[in-house]
This record gives sequence, C-alpha cells and structure tokens, in this order.
Amino acid sequence: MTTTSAEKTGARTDEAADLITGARERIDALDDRIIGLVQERMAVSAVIQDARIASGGRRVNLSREMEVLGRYRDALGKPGTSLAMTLLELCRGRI
Ligand SMILES: C=C(O[C@@H]1C=C(C(=O)O)C=C[C@H]1O)C(=O)O
Repeated sequence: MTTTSAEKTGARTDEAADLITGARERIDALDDRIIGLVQERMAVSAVIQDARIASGGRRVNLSREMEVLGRYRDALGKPGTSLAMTLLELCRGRI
C-alpha cells in the first residue's frame, strides 16, 4: 500500500505537505553536514589527545572541557551543555 505525502508529513493540505517535504530535504542536508562536522571534530580532537598522551600527559583536560561547555551553553542555553557533553563523549570517550 502506498503512503500519501499528507500521511508522511502529518499535513492536512497538499500545500502544507509540499512545504514540509521540501523543508525536510533541507534538514536532511543540514544533518549530513552536521554529522560530517562532528566526524571532523572527532578526528581533530584525537590528534590533540594522541599528542598529549605521547608527551606523557592525560587524555582528558578538564579546564578545556569547561571552556567548551561554556561556549555551547552561552550560545544555546542549557540544552547546549548537554549537546557539548555528548560531543565530548564522542571525541574522548566516557569518563
Ligand atoms: C581536544 C582536547 O582533548 C580533550 C578533548 C576535548 C574536546 O574534544 O574538545 C577537550 C578537552 C580534552 O578533554 C583538548 O585538550 O583540546
């Protein structure tokens, strides 16, 4: 059985369904870019961590993590802190 665009989008008119379909394509494209940026961030973070560990230091630097958390909180509010914590976990693993 086929799913209509109205069913897929939850819209009640064809006009709204078309708008939502187009906007969802933009969101998918944005998400692809965000995922790519997160992967790039993970790679750069790994370079820093590896260099610090090779020099005899620790993987994690808490004072720097506080700066990162603060930037996201200042820009995005409380959920920004959660987002930054998730990014840090992706980049340096769980602590
Ligand atoms: C990348 C670093 O190493 C670790 C990872 C961080 C990050 O991904 O932002 C921040 C601090 C460190 O715990 C760094 O010190 O800058």
